[in-house]
Order: sequence, then C-alpha cells, then structure tokens
Amino acid sequence: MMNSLELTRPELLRHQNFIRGTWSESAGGATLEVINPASNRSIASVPDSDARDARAAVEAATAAFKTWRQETAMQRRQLLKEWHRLLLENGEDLARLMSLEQGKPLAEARGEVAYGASYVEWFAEEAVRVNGDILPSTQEGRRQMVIREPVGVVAVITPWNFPLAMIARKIAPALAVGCTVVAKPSEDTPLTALALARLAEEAGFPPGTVNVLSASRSNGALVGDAWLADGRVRKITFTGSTPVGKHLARESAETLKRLSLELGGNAPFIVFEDADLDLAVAGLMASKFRNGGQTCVCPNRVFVQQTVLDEFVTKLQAAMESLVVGPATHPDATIGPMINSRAVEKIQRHVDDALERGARLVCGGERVQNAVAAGPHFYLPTILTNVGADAVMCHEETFGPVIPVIAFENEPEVVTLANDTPYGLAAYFYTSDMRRAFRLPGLLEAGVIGINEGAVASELAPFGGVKESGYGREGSVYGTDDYVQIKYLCQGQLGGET
Ligand SMILES: O=CCCC(=O)O
Repeated sequence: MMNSLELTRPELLRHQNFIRGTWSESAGGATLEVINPASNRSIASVPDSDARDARAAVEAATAAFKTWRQETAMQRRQLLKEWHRLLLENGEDLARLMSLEQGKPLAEARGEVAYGASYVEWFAEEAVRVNGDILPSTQEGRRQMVIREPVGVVAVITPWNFPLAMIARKIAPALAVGCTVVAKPSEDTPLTALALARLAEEAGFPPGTVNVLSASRSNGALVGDAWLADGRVRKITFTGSTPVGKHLARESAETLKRLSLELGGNAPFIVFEDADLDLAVAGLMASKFRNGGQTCVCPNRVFVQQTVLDEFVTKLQAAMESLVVGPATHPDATIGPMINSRAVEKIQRHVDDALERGARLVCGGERVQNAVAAGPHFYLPTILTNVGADAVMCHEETFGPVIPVIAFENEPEVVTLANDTPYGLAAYFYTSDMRRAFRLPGLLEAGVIGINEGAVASELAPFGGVKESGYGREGSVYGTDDYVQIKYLCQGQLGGET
C-alpha cells in the first residue's frame, strides 16, 4: 500500500524548473504548493514561474533548435527510445507521483505510465519516417520535390487529468521531427512533468531541447501570454478547456502560430435495443469511470432506447456496486478523489440542476462521507434517469462519476440529440445491427467513434475532435503532421549536354 512519497529514486521529485539543461528556481523566486486531492494537504512546492521564465525557456529552445533540427533521424529515434526505456524503468515512481498529485488509483496510474510511454515509443519509430516526395515534373529538365521540416519551437500546455500521457504525446512527436519544446503542465500536477524532464535529461537530450516549467493558475496565464506574443514560438499544442483554446486561437493570430487544440467534449453513449446490454454496460463502465469520469472522452450523456431502459439501468446499477471510492493509497480503490473543490462543486451543481428539472436519482448524488474516502473531494458514482435535454449536464462536461440516462425512441431522434452540442470529441454506440454500425459513424459529429467499444484510445490511432472540441490529431501516422511544414523545392536546368 502506498502511503507516502516513498520513491525508489527520490531525485525524481523535482522542486525546480528545467530550462537550458539546468534546474533553477523561478526568476521571481515564487513557489507553488502541489496539493494531494485526496487529503487536501501539500505534497511539495515547485516554482511559480512567470513571463521571465517563459522567455528564458524560449531562448533556450530557440538556440537548441538550430542543432537539434540537424540531428539525424536515427539519433532522435535513439534518444526517444532511451527516454521510453527510462519511463518504463521508473514506472512505479512515476505512478506514485501521479497518484499523489492527481488522485487516480495506483493501478490506473501504472496504466497511464504504459499508455504515455507507448506514444514515446511510437514517435521514436516515426522519427525515421518523416519522408519527402518527388513530384511529377511539369517541365523537361526540372525536378520538383517536397520536404518536411520541423516547425520550430513548440509550446506544450497540458492538463491535470493525464499528467504523464498528455505531455508525453505532445513532446514526443515534436522531438521526433526536430522541433524543440517549452512545456507548462497544469498547476495541479507539475510533479509528473518535472520527473519526465529529469528522465529526458538522463536520456541525453541536448540542453534546451526540452524545457519544462511550473506555474500557478494566475502566473500560468502570464507564461501562456508570453509564449503567445513570442514570434519564435511557432506552434502551440494544448489540451484543456474550450474557452482557453479559443483564447489561444485568438491571441496566436498575431504571429500566425500553428495550433493543435484538444478541447472539451460532451460525448454521447448510445445504447440501441438490439445491443448486447451486458457488453454495453461493460463498455460504459470502462469508458465512464476512467479517471473517475475526469476524462475528455468520457461519455457525458447516455442515451438508451426506451424499450430496454429499465433493464439497462438495473444492470448498470449492479455493475456500479463493484466500484470502490477511495484514495490512491487504498489498494482496492477504483475511483479516486476529484481534482479539487471547484470540480466537486461543479458536479453537485449539475446534479442539483438535473434533479430540479425532474430527473430521478437512482444512486449517488452526493459527496462520499465515510472512513475510506474521508477527504472533501470524493464523489459517489451516480445514476440519474429521466434527465431532460435542457439539463445543464446535457450541455456542459460534468467531468465526474455521474451518468445521466436519457430515453430515446428511434435512430433519427437520437442522432439529432447526440449532435445537439457544440462539441465533437468522442461518440459511442452499441448495436448488433451491422447496417447501423456502418451507417451511424457517418452521421455522428465526432472525431473519435467507439462502435461496440468503450475504450478507444491508443498510440496507433488518431485522437482529436471536430467542432468546438478543437483540431489537430495526436498519435498514429498522422501525429507528426502538425509539427512539420511542407517545403517545395523546384530544381531547374537539369538537362545535360545533348
Ligand atoms: O482526457 C483526455 C485524453 C484521454 C485519452 O487519451 O484517452
């Protein structure tokens, strides 16, 4: 049982920024307390960086870019492979750090180490596949070619819900193609990111190639603004809320940066009457309760065909009895604390709103009050039925262990309901009708579709949204596209002597 920061390698707990290959305090000397969401107590303090640190990181990354882009692809692959090896070798320590600062159960944190590391391995292999093209010639004696070049310095801004996987799957493709990186993790979970920086240092990346700094929410905005204003930063890759994504899109217009935005979702999970209901319940459990419901692809609205609604809810409630809410230190915990009190208040506001509008509470609906999960941030797994389309939880991401069940009559109706949102990240449906399985993906407005499957993410697959869930794709063979620019070379006068 994990009960403290007993790391095999205590030096993985970093208290400083990593800029230009050295560890340093913030320029202003300010610090930020990292809070364990399970106990609401401080775990460690890290720098509370500001615009000066942000600029120092860009200077380092700009200088490093000149040489890093010239490295051979094999050398970049080699260093990424070494980083991948170190992530796995230190996986237990990384999982402990992640559980403590983010709250996810240790088993899930171990899973995230493997998941995040898989992107590093994938992009290590992609480093040697940044190919160009030779185009058909439009004139005799002319050769037309296309090469792919790294865009330059990339700013990486990551959320708290996957402290390792999100930063790994942004930094790895950037480094693979020859970009250098300045990164700021969420103020809630900087420790995992700083530990990754330490392992990048050990892997041997040249100084300035990877720069990681921590900052509080308010100073973090100053860091972001400094990067937005800096013309040397050629790309921003961000995972987080849609309002922040829109701010980045607006403000980066001045320097016309490239953007990858992985933003909010409002995923529908649709269960048709012809579905295997046990399979659908298992898929919903896997998808909905990943990280306690704090995942951007978690089903946020569960649509069940009226004819099977009661049977489905009975099976779902029975499955939910196996969930154990508790801190990461509890060996059987399957749902940890929510990240902070703002998150718990939002969940409660959504539940209260649905109940006021006529929803029926099947189970949960409040914070946990027991000895295993004693802190203020634990929320009971909740089912609500008879949820109206006007409920706030049908329009905003609840980001917690709450399942609103909404009845529907037929396919056209549920497609309209599912698409009735500005978001379009993930959508799931369960059916045994093969024609429907082929038809529906074309009708659902989402970047990722689960067909009789609730766990969809993988390093081999493109991850990203449509509509106000953002743009750009992470992972897969498409995952380096956002980090390269196309250059056209036209070589003339090739004709030899006749
Ligand atoms: O929450 C965002 C990313 C989750 C995932 O990679 O499946």
